[in-house]
Amino acid sequence: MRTIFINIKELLQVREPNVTKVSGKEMSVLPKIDNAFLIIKEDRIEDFGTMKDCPDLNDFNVIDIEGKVILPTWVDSHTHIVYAGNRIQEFVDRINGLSYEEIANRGGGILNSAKRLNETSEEELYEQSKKRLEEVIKQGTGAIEIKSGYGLTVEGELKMLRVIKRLKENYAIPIKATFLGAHAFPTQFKENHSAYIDLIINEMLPKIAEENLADYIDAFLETGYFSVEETVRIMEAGKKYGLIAKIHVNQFTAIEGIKACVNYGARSVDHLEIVTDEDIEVLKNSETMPVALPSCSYFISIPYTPARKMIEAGLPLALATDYNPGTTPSGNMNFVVATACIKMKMTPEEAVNAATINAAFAMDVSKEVGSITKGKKANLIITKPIHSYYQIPYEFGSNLIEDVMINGEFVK
Ligand SMILES: N=CN[C@@H](CCC(=O)O)C(=O)O
Ligand SMILES: [Zn+2]
Repeated sequence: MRTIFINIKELLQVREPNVTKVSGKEMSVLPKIDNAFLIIKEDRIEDFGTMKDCPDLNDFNVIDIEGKVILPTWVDSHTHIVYAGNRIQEFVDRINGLSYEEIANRGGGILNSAKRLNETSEEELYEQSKKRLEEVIKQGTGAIEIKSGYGLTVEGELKMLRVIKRLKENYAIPIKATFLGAHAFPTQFKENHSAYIDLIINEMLPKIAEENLADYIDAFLETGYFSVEETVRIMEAGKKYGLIAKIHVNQFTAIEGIKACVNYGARSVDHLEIVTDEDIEVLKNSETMPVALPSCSYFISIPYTPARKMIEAGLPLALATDYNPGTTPSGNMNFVVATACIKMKMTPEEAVNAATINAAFAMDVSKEVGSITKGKKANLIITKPIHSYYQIPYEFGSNLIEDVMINGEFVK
């Protein structure tokens, strides 16, 4: 039997199927229907409209949600939720004055997580990771990208990607896997970068391709991590296996990395805390989605992505969590949306567009999710009774979600 939601206070992000992203001024428009109905048939959105056009209710399982808002689930296009243990001590070290860079230089940071991961069994890693996935689904995430990058050995990277594969098989939301072998140089390759890149290209990539474990390829393009030239080698190698690039870039420094990513047809460039006018010009003429990660800026006290400047230049922008043990131990997209409004001065319309339709573009799931569109998956957030959706970023510390629906079924 079909389900119909009636008396929906606001039905948000109502789009035609041809809209796959919004840029510049378009981002300030969030199409919505007030006092709406929404029909779900099996796992899909069948129809919607205003209550005055509501069909006869006899044929439906009717859910009256007066006073509540429905929006598409969040799309989190950048996470590292498969990791082992935590980095709580580094959090305290930062409070006591050490910087992210100083901690990394002392063998902490990514290498610390890599050590833990390589000591952890695949089964245990799966158990830890699935808890995080279940938590973020309850917080309204209905599609997610997950990266490797805490293995940094052939076995460690494969272990992470196999865990992501199991998550894909066992959970109903769209999941994309990204191979991030180029996340940091292991200690033994510190003085011999090309040998580690050879390992990635000649050992890791062929095995990953053989088991079909990745959808994308990533690298941490940053001063002290992977140079532009090294990242180009990685992107080129990935391309041979059909892996499109999604690159960590401009987190701490701008070294013309964005230009290289755009030249290689990257699907997205992520972080962008430091952005130059030249970077904006390069992005303007591209199909590469810029992705901001405001929870990371919040947690490690670095600048926020200059969203206003980018949107006013006509660019699109997506938002994601960056959920990881070092810079962002949170996968809460509601907090990301609120922080984008509060700290990056994005309007609620822009922030919701960035966390749904544009985020879906950043991980190639626009056909399935990211808007309320006939034929798309019934992946929905149903709020508690609220004044308007503006309350979501306004009450940034409250949980305003009453229910999450994935493929037409309520998440328990
Ligand atoms: N910046 C690179 N990678 C992760 C953090 C890695 C870590 O510190 O574990 C990020 O996106 O913030
Ligand atoms: Zn990241």
